[in-house]
Amino acid sequence: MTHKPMKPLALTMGDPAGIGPEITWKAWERLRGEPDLAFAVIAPPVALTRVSRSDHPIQIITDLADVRACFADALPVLPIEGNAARPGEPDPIHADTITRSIQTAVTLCLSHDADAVVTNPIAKDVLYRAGFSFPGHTEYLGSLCAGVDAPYHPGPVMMLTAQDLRVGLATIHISLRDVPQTITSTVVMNTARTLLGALSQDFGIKHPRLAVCGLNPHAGENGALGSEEQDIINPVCRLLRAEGHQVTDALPADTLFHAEARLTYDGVLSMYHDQGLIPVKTLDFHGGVNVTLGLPIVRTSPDHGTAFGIAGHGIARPDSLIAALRKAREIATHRYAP
Ligand SMILES: NC(=O)C1=CN([C@@H]2O[C@H](COP(=O)(O)OP(=O)(O)OC[C@H]3O[C@@H](n4cnc5c(N)ncnc54)[C@H](O)[C@@H]3O)[C@@H](O)[C@H]2O)C=CC1
Ligand SMILES: NCC(=O)COP(=O)(O)O
Repeated sequence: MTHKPMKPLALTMGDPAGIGPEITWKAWERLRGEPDLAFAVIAPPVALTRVSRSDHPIQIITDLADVRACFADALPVLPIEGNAARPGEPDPIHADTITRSIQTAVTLCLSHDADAVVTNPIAKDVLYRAGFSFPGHTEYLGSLCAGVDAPYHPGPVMMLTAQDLRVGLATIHISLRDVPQTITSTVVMNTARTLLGALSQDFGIKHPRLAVCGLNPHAGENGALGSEEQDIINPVCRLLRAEGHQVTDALPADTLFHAEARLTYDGVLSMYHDQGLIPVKTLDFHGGVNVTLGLPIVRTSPDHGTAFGIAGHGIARPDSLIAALRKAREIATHRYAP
């Protein structure tokens, strides 16, 4: 392992018309006394100064090696070209700056100048209108890392985590009507393997216990309410158990997330976006973190979106971004510890 931990975290700008700039400042104010969480924002300085206060300066840096030294006194900004945005007024004109911020953060991680990418929220539809062809960060990061020669690189899997709950998704940003045909043995197997590997490598759980959600109500009720459990999911679970993994068969998702149930596993494999995200965001919306598993870089994000409705009002909470920064450091420490 050539990479040593305790490089700064690379924070992307997100949509500048959303709450990203505001929660970035608030997170910096709360974390400036914690050098291990030192981060630099990759953004046009004007996107930050618009929401800054006079007693809180930014520090323009050109090298991430300078971040730790200034982090206690100023918000470090790695500048890129771009304009300020009006809070609450998203505009596809910012798409190029938004994606360049993400690309730069990934490059810095791949070159080991940063320990992790932490992303501020983007609004997918605003980027789509500018021609962005990826459903979200997760798929875009997968593409930016494609072809990278790394020992750990099974591909992007979305995980949402809050408190003791960690949920990985077999399908992500697709229409609900497309979910059943996308749930193939290969998809379930690959996602389960990535999730088991990440629970062990990135979360420090040596022998993780994985609970698997069914797709249908009551996990199909023995085939009466759908056959995906019997035909696709359970055979994969049996194969994984035969390899020595602790994996359940498909279980009814509606009874899998209450407090007692959560004591019985370390992670959940969920079949589709809302099945997995609703429990996490209900349990702890402001403490939830989105983690991309299976990449050669560490990436986390707040669980929430751009919240255009409250951008510029001064009321956005930085808690989930702070949790994402902490989780990024935690994962990087697990992954890169000698
Ligand atoms: N990681 C990412 O980039 C994510 C991006 N999104 C994008 O965000 C956009 C808006 O999505 P929504 O479904 O409206 O979800 P949202 O999370 O932006 O907002 C949902 C509700 O929570 C509130 N809220 C969100 N974050 C908050 C915070 N930090 N403090 C206080 N209140 C907060 C909002 O005001 C709103 O009432 C969409 O275009 C979506 O694509 C959504 C989730 C994650
Ligand atoms: N609902 C989670 C979400 O949309 C975040 O997606 P991504 O941009 O992290 O891929």
